[in-house]
Amino acid sequence: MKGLEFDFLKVTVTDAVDIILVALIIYYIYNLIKNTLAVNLLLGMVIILVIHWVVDALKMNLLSTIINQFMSVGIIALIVIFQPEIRRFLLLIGKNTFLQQNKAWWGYLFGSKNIERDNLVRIKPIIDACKSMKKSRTGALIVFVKFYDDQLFANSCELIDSKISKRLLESIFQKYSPLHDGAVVIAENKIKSASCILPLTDNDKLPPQFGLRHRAGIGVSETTDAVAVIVSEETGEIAYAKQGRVRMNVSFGELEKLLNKDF
Ligand SMILES: Nc1ncnc2c1ncn2[C@@H]1O[C@H](COP(=O)(O)OP(=O)(O)OP(=O)(O)O)[C@@H](O)[C@H]1O
Repeated sequence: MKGLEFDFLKVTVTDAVDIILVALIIYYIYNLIKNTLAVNLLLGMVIILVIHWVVDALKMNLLSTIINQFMSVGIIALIVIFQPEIRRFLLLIGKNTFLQQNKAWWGYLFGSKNIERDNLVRIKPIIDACKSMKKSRTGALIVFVKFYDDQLFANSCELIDSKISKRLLESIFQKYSPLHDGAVVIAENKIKSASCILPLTDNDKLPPQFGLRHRAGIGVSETTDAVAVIVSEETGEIAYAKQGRVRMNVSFGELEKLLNKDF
């Protein structure tokens, strides 16, 4: 095929299509892993790759050999490290034989309008439930994950798979509800499960008033890409955990912004 021809470079139409496809793949991968721990891992890999090129160009043989050895097992390491993302990606493809079945695809393909509208619909009932639980001093732990991993939550959770609703959240966390102990997991626009037992953080620098609910919220955000909203039964204060760090006394305005960004 004919294309552009410069003195030093010849770009065919196939090359242009090739570049556009690669750009699209990079964009979708970025969308899939943004706001997850995988971004940091990917950055680490890119840095090693750049160092490898520099070391090679400078002919630093010893360092180059070491990095080469490291990179020869790189593909296996990549599969191991990104196993959850690869799994989710394949699950996502498998679940959506027809594109219409999952509107998230349209969001990925045609921008964020649908996503923004969905965000309003799903965030408002959560904020309203938190307001009411803060008022009534009802303890709550709500975990948000991008993709629901059956394996991770299989052991302890009670499957719910329901539309997100304020009254449902309030009922779950109400003191006498059989499901009030543990966390609610929200994913893919639904309340997926309740009464989930999460991994506890062993961070010893947390404020002394943080008990098991807070530790579970922080714990799950350390080991997965989940974020957690914690309503304290004692004080009614709202805390927000992400990547192992916790923000205390979060206002409802802040909460809305944080959830809009992360969820
Ligand atoms: N591993 C866990 N995973 C999920 N939830 C848990 C876990 N362990 C405890 N919880 C929840 O935390 C509740 C106990 O909270 P605890 O009083 O220790 O928390 P806290 O962080 O001090 O918060 P609060 O301010 O609400 O008292 C339990 O009733 C249970 O619902």
